[in-house]
Amino acid sequence: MKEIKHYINGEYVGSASGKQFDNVNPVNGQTFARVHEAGREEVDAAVKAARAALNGPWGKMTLDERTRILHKVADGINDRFDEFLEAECLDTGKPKKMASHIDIPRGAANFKVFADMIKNVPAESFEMATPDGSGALNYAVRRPKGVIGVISPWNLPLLLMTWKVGPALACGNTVVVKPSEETPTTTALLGEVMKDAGVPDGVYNVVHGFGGDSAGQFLTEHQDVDGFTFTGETTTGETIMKSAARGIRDISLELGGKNAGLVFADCDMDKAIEGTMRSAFVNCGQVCLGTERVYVERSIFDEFVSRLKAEAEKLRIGPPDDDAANFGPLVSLKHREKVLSYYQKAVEDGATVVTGGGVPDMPEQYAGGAWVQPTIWTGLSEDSPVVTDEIFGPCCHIQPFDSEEEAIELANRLPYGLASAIWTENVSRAHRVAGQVEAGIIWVNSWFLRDLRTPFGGSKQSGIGREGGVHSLEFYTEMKNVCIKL
Ligand SMILES: NC(=O)c1ccc[n+]([C@@H]2O[C@H](COP(=O)([O-])OP(=O)(O)OC[C@H]3O[C@@H](n4cnc5c(N)ncnc54)[C@H](O)[C@@H]3O)[C@@H](O)[C@H]2O)c1
Ligand SMILES: O=C/C=C/C=C(\O)C(=O)O
Repeated sequence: MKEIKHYINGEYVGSASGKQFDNVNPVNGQTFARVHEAGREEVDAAVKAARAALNGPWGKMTLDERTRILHKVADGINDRFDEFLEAECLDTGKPKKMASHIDIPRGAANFKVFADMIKNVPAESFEMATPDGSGALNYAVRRPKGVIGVISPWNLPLLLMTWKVGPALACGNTVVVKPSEETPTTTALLGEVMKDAGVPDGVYNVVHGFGGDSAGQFLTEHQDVDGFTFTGETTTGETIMKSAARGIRDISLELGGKNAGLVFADCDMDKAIEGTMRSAFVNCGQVCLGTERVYVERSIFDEFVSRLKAEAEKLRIGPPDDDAANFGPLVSLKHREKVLSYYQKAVEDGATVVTGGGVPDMPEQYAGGAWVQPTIWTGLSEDSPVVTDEIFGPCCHIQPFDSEEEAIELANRLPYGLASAIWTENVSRAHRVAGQVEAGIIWVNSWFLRDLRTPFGGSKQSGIGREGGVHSLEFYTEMKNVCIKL
C-alpha cells in the first residue's frame, strides 16, 4: 500500500516511532494509503531544517530569484495538474469537475499572485525635524517573520494550504506545514514540485499527524516557530492561540462560521437561487463561507423555498470521475456522523424537512462511502442548535423575515462573523445592509467571488487578522523602522 511520508529538509522521511494511520477514500470507505504520524522528533527536525534554510540559502536569495522560483512552483503544479487533481479527489471525494475549476488552479495562483505582489509593495518613510535643525529620516523595511507553522483543514486542502504557504514564502519565510490528517496527499506531493522548482531544502517542510497530542500540538508548542497561521474550527483556534501565547508568537486565525444569506423581495430570484445553491451545497456544504442560514423576505418566501428545493433535488450525487455528478460525499464517515446528528436534531426540534434529511441509496461499490443527502429545512426556532451551530454539511435552514432591520438582526445574532451573501437589486439597500452585517466578507448578488488582493478573514469568533493582498504581507513580515539622524 502507498505510504505518505513527512517532507523534511528536502527528503521524504518516515516516523522514527513507526506510527502510521489510514488514509481513507470517502467515496467507498476503503483505505488507500498509510500516513506516517510525526512525533516531537520529526517536528523538531522540520523546525530545525526551516530555521537553517531561513538563515541560509533562502534568506540570502535575492527577491528576484525567490519570486522566479515561486513562479516555477506554480508552473510545476500546473504541469502536474492531473496528479494533483487525482490526489485531491481521492482524499476528499469531491467531483473532479469542481476541483479542476477551483482547488488546483487556486493552488497555483496562490504562488503567482503573492510572488508578484511582494515585488510591488512600497516602503513607508517619514522625514522629521530635530532640535539641532539637521533632521532625521525614518524608513521602514519588511523582513520575514521567520519560521511559520501552517496548520490547514481538509475541506479545500491544496487551496487553503497554499493560500498561506504562497505569501509566507514570497515574504522570505520558511514553513512547517501540518495538513489535515484527512487530506495529506497534495501537501506531500507539493514537496516534489518544490524540489523540481529549485526551492532550497528546508524551506518547505511537511509533518503529518493529528491535532491534540500529535503533530499539530507538537508544532504549536515548539518554541522555535515564530508564528502560526491556522484555518479550521473556532475551538481549535482557541487551543492554538493558547500555545502561541507562550513565547509571544503571532497568529492568524481563519475559523468557523454560520453564515447568513439575506434574500430581499427586490432580488433577482434566478441569481439568488443559483448563488444560494452554490453557497449551501458546493463541496458538499464543506466551505467555511457557505450559507447554512437563509433569511428570505416573507413575500417571496414560498417561491424561494420551492425553487431551492427543486434545484437541490436536481443535484447529481456521484464519485469524482462521474462528469455528470456535481455533489460528492462528505470528507469522512466521522464527519457524516456529526452532520447526521444535526439532521436528526432538526427533526427532534420540529423542523419541516423540505428535502433530504438522510443518506442516499448508493450502488454497492459506494455503500461504504460518506454520502449524505442535500437537505433544506424550514420552521426551526432560531435557538435550535441546527440554526446556531456550524454543521459544515450540505444543508440550510430557511426562515422568513419582514423588514430590513429584522434581517440584519437575525444575521448578526450569532457569535460568528465570517461571511454573508446579500441578494437585492436595490443598490442603496445593498450598501446599507452590507455596512451593518457583522462579517469580514460580504458578497452582494454573488458568492465566493474571489479577488486575491482583498482582505479575507472573519470577525467575532470567526477569526483574528486578515490574509489576502497586502494583509498577507502584513502577517508574514516584520516591519523594521530605521531612523537616521542626518
Ligand atoms: N475561516 C476560514 O477561512 C475557513 C476556511 C476553511 C475552513 N474553515 C473552518 O475549518 C473547519 C473545518 O476544518 P477541520 O475540521 O479540518 O478543522 P479542525 O480545527 O478540526 O482542524 C484543522 C487543522 O487543525 C489541526 N488541529 C486540530 N487540533 C489541533 C491542536 N490541538 N493543535 C494543533 N493543531 C490542531 C488538525 O489536525 C487540522 O490540521 C470548519 O470549522 C470551517 O469553518 C475556516
Ligand atoms: O472553506 C473556506 C474557504 C476559504 C477560501 C479561501 O481562503 C480563499 O478563497 O482564499
